[in-house]
Amino acid sequence: MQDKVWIFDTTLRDGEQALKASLTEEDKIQLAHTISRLNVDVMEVGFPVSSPADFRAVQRIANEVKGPAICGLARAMPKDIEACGLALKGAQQPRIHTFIATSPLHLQHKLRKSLDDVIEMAERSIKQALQYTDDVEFSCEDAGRTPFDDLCKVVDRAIRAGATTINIPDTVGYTTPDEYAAIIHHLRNNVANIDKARLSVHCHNDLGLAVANSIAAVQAGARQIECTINGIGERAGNCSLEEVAMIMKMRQDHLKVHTGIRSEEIYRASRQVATICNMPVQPNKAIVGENAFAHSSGIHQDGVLKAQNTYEIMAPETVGVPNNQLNMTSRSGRHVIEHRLSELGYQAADYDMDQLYTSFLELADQKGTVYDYDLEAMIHFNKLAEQDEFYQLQFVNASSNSQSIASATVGMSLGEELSQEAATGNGPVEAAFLAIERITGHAVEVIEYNLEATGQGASSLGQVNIIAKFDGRQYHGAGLASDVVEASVRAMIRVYNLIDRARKVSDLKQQRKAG
Ligand SMILES: CC(=O)SCCNC(=O)CCNC(=O)[C@H](O)C(C)(C)COP(=O)(O)OP(=O)(O)OC[C@H]1O[C@@H](n2cnc3c(N)ncnc32)[C@H](O)[C@@H]1OP(=O)(O)O
Ligand SMILES: CC(C)C(=O)C(=O)O
Ligand SMILES: [Mg+2]
Repeated sequence: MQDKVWIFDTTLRDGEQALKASLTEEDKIQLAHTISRLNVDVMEVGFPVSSPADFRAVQRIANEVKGPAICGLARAMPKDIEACGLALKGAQQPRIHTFIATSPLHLQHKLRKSLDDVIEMAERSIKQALQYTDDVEFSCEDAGRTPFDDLCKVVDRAIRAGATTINIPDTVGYTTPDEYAAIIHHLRNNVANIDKARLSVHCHNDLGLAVANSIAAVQAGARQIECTINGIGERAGNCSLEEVAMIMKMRQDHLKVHTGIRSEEIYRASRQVATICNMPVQPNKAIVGENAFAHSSGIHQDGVLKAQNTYEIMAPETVGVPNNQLNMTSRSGRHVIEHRLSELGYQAADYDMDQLYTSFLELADQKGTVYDYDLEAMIHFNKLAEQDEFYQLQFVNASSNSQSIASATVGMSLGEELSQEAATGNGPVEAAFLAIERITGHAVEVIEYNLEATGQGASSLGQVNIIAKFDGRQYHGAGLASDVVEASVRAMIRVYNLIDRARKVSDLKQQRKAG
């Protein structure tokens, strides 16, 4: 029977310490429900003494969220423990987590206390916490820089005082995996009562080693990992929950441990944390980044099409990502194009691959990603036709100020015909998009809107990139202008022109079928 490693999520406590604006009570409740769906064992949700709002948030989560143990953080101080105990009163399984630093640096400069003073404070706090719950965790802050002998002494006394979990934080992300594993080994071999408590680890990512250190500690016998979704947390962040959970799932053969995490809930949780915390995930982030299951180069795409596990060690659905992505770029090869076209209903006889691939590379070099509608246009117009665009911008006139509703008037030609419409909106861009919608007679769903300044200083141009969805398909439009509303309108008109072209392509397809 393999050992279970407990997952202690601290997104709502250590994770929150990294945010520019603290989470509201409602944000915390929403995230707490999401985190509990991951089936974590413990959820640290705040620091009740720190503010009345955090006290209320911890209290509400303790009352409302069932499943994991609900934990609050407290310094080794009576008022902190009391606030924590009161806030957690409604929890089915309350855990009080109390901590104090043990490294010489923190003792001398921050706490200005001796090791013995700190041990006494820890003992008093653990005993006080036990009046509220029998589940008490104690952390030796900055354990990573604490001498072994001191650490053993503190841990021994904390367990004797009644702590049921002992946490060994690498608070400043200083240790390397072998050093960190050695600390865990040393404690297991030199603290007589160590088996009376669960040994936990809490790693920070200052040198990018939080995940590696946590796994090394598990290999050395630790049985709880403290971590956060997307790895958010103080400074460079904490150990990332999704990474350690998936390492232990995918490499159970090697590590011989398991967790209770429901991995299919990971992606949803990651997206929600990124949105609510306003901390976007980097595209190349393991497990949850936009590119984690995307393949862009021809050799990889060919491999994945032949056998998915050639370049994917786990299926995207395992972590709740709906599907992998095969991006068509100038690094793509013929196999992926053929595959995509067959998904779109084309057979090899419908096109000349050599000719198509030449046009494809030309276009991909120009614009980066080639979309379905580009591929179809290349087939039907042989090469991407620089045909006259049906919709042309004549003018855009927008106004907005802090006191009134934004409005815009847009004038466009539709072939020979001229048309203009006005609309109001939350901002001038939205108003202009609504005016375009009225002119064209159909609405698109904007999935991504990206505005960047191109150039330097005040003479920069605004470049707008839009990804919009119409009739189940995505279209990409780009617009460049000194005025950001005009750049947005140009990008949107490009989208409408691509939709128009896709429609013409579809008519041609129908005619070919009929003929
Ligand atoms: C490694 C970590 O992540 S620890 C958790 C960090 N999280 C936070 O700090 C977020 C919440 N913090 C807060 O809201 C505030 O800092 C509070 C309410 C806790 C304290 O606020 P203040 O009383 O104004 O103190 P301040 O934060 O300026 O200084 C911290 C004090 O706590 C002491 N202290 C620090 N850690 C501990 C501890 N574990 N046990 C006891 N005392 C401690 C410091 O020595 C300092 O004491 P001093 O005033 O005697 O010098
Ligand atoms: C409070 C403790 C566990 C902490 O966050 C740290 O040491 O990093
Ligand atoms: Mg921390």
